[in-house]
Amino acid sequence: MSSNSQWVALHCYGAGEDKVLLNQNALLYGLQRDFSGPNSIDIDKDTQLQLWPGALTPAESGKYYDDLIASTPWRQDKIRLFGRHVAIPRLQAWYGDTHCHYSYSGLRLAPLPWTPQLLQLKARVEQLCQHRFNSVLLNLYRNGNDSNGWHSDDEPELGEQPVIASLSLGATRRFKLRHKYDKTVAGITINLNNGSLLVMSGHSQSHWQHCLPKTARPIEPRINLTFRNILHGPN
Ligand SMILES: O=C(O)CCC(=O)C(=O)O
Ligand SMILES: [Fe+2]
Repeated sequence: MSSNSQWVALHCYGAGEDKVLLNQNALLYGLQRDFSGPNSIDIDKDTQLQLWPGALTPAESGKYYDDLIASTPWRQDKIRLFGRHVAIPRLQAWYGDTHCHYSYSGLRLAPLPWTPQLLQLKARVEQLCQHRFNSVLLNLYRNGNDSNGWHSDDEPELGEQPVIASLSLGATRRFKLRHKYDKTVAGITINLNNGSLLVMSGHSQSHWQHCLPKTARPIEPRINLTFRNILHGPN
């Protein structure tokens, strides 16, 4: 829908070189050169993004990446799209407390039991963003051809104004956001690097969509973990 020139980059370079460019609709506050703290932005009234570019150290990220690649029962599920069943362009796995069933696009995921590694990552994420989660969706993007199309995480079981914490391991990928209703609001692009944590809250799911586009660049795999809080299952 929008041309690339409409996208405004939110880049984080190495320590001391951080550069954040935002559209005129976004307010920037609390930008910190210390990458252990978050960069917080309001992308519209009552919608917040917080980004910790170094939530995990490179050594920690590498260890969790290797463990998760090898030990996760990755699956390529099929979803219903325009009346057809199509395989998702990535692999995924769903973990959580026993009652945490999650349904989207005609798919119903039963939770796998928490592993020690995932509980460690959950504790780290909860400590940083001061929010509790009971489930996590793991996505594995095997190469630049794997992607995640435009969507909002607005399923009823997540409740209104869910807080979603997205931890990235492996190759840097571009994450885009666009406003659902107001086409004059410029989109946002964030480079999600190894070990970064992005927290979306407020109206981020009710007023905005996000996606992870394909890239033609030859790139390594990336694992993304979105920690969520399921309020009630469908049954
Ligand atoms: O891979 C990402 O960064 C986004 C994942 C996502 O949006 C989702 O699983 O709902
Ligand atoms: Fe999402």
